[in-house]
Amino acid sequence: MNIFFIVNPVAGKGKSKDLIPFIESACKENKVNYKIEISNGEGSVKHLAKQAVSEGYKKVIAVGGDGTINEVVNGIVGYDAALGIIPGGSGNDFLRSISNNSDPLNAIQDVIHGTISKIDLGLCNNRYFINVGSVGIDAEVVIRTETTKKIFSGSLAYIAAALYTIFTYKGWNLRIDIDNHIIQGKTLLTAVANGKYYGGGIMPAPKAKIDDGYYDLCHISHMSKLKMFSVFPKYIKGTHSNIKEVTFIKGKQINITCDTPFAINLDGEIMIDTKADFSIIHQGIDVIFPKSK
Ligand SMILES: Nc1ncnc2c1ncn2[C@@H]1O[C@H](COP(=O)(O)OP(=O)(O)OP(=O)(O)O)[C@@H](O)[C@H]1O
Repeated sequence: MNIFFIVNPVAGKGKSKDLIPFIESACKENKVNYKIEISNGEGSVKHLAKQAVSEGYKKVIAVGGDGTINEVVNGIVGYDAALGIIPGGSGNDFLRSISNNSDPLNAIQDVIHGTISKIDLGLCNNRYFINVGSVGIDAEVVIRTETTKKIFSGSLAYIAAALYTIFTYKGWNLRIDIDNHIIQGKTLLTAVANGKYYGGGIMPAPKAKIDDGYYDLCHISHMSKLKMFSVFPKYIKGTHSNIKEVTFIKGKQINITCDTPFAINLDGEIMIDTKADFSIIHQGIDVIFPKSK
């Protein structure tokens, strides 16, 4: 099998690049035909993924974090190619939904020897995503994380960004239509989850499954800043279900609107719009799982 690796040199503050010699030696040992390309800016990963499928590669590997994965997904969707993941990012959250092992050296073996299964694919407006979409305070945290990731690594970058955003967050008046069930009002956040984890291990929707054909939506209505501080640790651990402002609901078609443009987070990438129209494509993408799955 031919494998195309796309390395994001800025993911995880540069740690993806260090994996290249290990990828090369594993491919040589296993007699795999491979190509390694390094992305050179935003959008470059998607471009390289399109190049991979047009050259006939059936496995396209994101060597980076969730932003790198998102671009690979948007490059290979609709083609007969499977997504593989070698974690080299800061959070590497999507990988947590498909593997118990976050060691990149194990992941190299997994993308060579693993098994391919279909999982659900998210679509919001005109962008595909694979893990979690969200609006509200956490989309603003993602924007802030761009700065904190330069100072802290891993979960610390997200926690620092979250604490800062809690102090400054004003709330958005949203109308959320989940398969014709309407939620309306001032919103702290709404997470639309395919995968279970985001933001460096946070569990917005602990029951989310990547292959059940549904999104798990977690909506939290606005609350006092004091209460936000008490809810935040529960939200991280996924133990927020009995808080009165929290609603969980499963859905396939979710339309979120607001009078003013708001930030939409898709796998850690931000878009700004006055609407977020989510639909789910059941078994929409092939993913390489560790062989033990
Ligand atoms: N050469 C490059 N220079 C600058 N940005 C790049 C380059 N190649 C890719 N990118 C962008 O880097 C961004 C961050 O990548 P990614 O999310 O994979 O890393 P991370 O933020 O460290 O990890 P995580 O999302 O798991 O926390 C993506 O938005 C991608 O478009």
